[in-house]
Amino acid sequence: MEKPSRVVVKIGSSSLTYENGKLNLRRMDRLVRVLSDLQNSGVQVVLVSSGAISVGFRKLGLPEKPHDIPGKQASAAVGQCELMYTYDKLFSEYGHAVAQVLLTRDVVENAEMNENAVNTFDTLLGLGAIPIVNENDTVSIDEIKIGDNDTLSAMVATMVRADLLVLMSDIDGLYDSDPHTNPGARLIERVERITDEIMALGGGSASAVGTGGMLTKLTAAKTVTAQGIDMVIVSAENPDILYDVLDGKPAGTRFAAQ
Ligand SMILES: Nc1ncnc2c1ncn2[C@@H]1O[C@H](COP(=O)(O)OP(=O)(O)O)[C@@H](O)[C@H]1O
Ligand SMILES: N[C@@H](CCC(=O)OP(=O)(O)O)C(=O)O
Repeated sequence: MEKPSRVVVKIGSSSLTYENGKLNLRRMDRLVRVLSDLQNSGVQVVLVSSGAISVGFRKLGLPEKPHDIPGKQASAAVGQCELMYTYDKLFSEYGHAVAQVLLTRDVVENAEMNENAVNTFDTLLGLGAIPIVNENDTVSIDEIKIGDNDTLSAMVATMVRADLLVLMSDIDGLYDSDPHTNPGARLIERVERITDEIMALGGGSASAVGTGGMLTKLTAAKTVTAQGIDMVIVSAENPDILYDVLDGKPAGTRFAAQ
């Protein structure tokens, strides 16, 4: 297997923050160090980062993640600042420039906006910057809402013509049933084709801060593998696992490009 040269890495809210919504700085620092190192080795990296709502509701002093859309949007607007501030600080320590890219569904659906976004990504990557992507939650109402960052990362991987999409989660891959409800569940290491049986394994999220659960990850896998892009789900617990993923070594669940 050839080493991927352009990679999209997505990290979920539950992996970036503690249950109380505050940032897991040790995790973030390790992730940033590995991504910086991969970039140094010549791999172009795009990071799709969730966490804005979780960080924001906490900072606003709300007791829990809001359930209403305006509450989520306000939390995201506050949290996105802290997220980017922290990423900028950490990536700067390793000598890398980061760029904030906020997208909505209509960007992919509108040819002109899509081309503008693709050109921006290509230019940033060509200049050695690391684009950090999230949904533009302030303007994301139902019709233009992507809703979860698994779907957003599949969109981004397609836009930047990535070789590989890596979803880093609170779970180390796809199991034959949800391990949080079935302790006997077994890890599936490789999926050659995303059949209806595979799709049926996708349950919801068990965490207080995650959205989408496994189903949105499987839908993302369906989208990108159809575009010839491999996808891997791994645990975010130890970001060093990204080295194995890029070397094509067994790690988490790999969905083979079609
Ligand atoms: N078949 C399955 N295999 C693994 N995890 C599953 C499965 N079905 C449902 N899940 C749930 O999906 C969760 C991961 O999704 P989510 O909480 O949205 O994480 P993230 O914030 O990383 O996107 C797991 O923790 C697990 O509870
Ligand atoms: N735009 C939202 C993304 C929410 C989301 O998809 O979260 P997750 O399921 O943890 O990847 C945020 O930053 O909070």
